[in-house]
Amino acid sequence: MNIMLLYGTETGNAEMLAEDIMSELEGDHEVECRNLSDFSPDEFDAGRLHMIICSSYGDGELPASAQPFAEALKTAAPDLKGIHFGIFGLGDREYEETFGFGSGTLAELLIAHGAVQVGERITHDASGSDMAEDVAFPWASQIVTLAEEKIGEVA
Ligand SMILES: Cc1cc2nc3c(=O)[nH]c(=O)nc-3n(C[C@H](O)[C@H](O)[C@H](O)COP(=O)(O)O)c2cc1C
Repeated sequence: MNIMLLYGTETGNAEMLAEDIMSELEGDHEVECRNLSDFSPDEFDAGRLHMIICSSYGDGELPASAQPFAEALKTAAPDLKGIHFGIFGLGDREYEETFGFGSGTLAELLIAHGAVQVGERITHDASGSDMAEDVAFPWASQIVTLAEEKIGEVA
């Protein structure tokens, strides 16, 4: 499968996790990893699975590197029909009112523009006992399996 792995980060955790996921997947798949700050909405590709890792910051806001992308989506309002994405959040339940809001906001925005979410959005809790990769690797593997059925292209 051809995978575009995108991350939105404030302090680098989502970037590190995205790189770990890329190492895990690239033996079997073609994977490109990019910061959302370097990705434009017109680069979405219907033949690819877009796998997004995004933290929450401030008061449940998008992290800094995802903000220009979100603004570009709102401004350009592209039609994302036929685009598939899976999304994984990084968060902390200490922020109980806004746990995982960053990835939730991004998912809603993509769906509002016509994109299809593959699988469930899971948010890792930094205050919990699990390591992020122990939650993210099984999630990534499940998303790829689901996407292979939906996109119907195993590269
Ligand atoms: C100042 C600050 C605000 C945060 N706000 C939230 C929040 O509102 N909701 C949440 O789930 N996590 C929140 N977090 C937790 C981060 O999402 C978590 O630490 C994540 O691993 C950061 O990833 P990043 O380095 O990729 O940005 C916050 C962390 C900090 C330091």
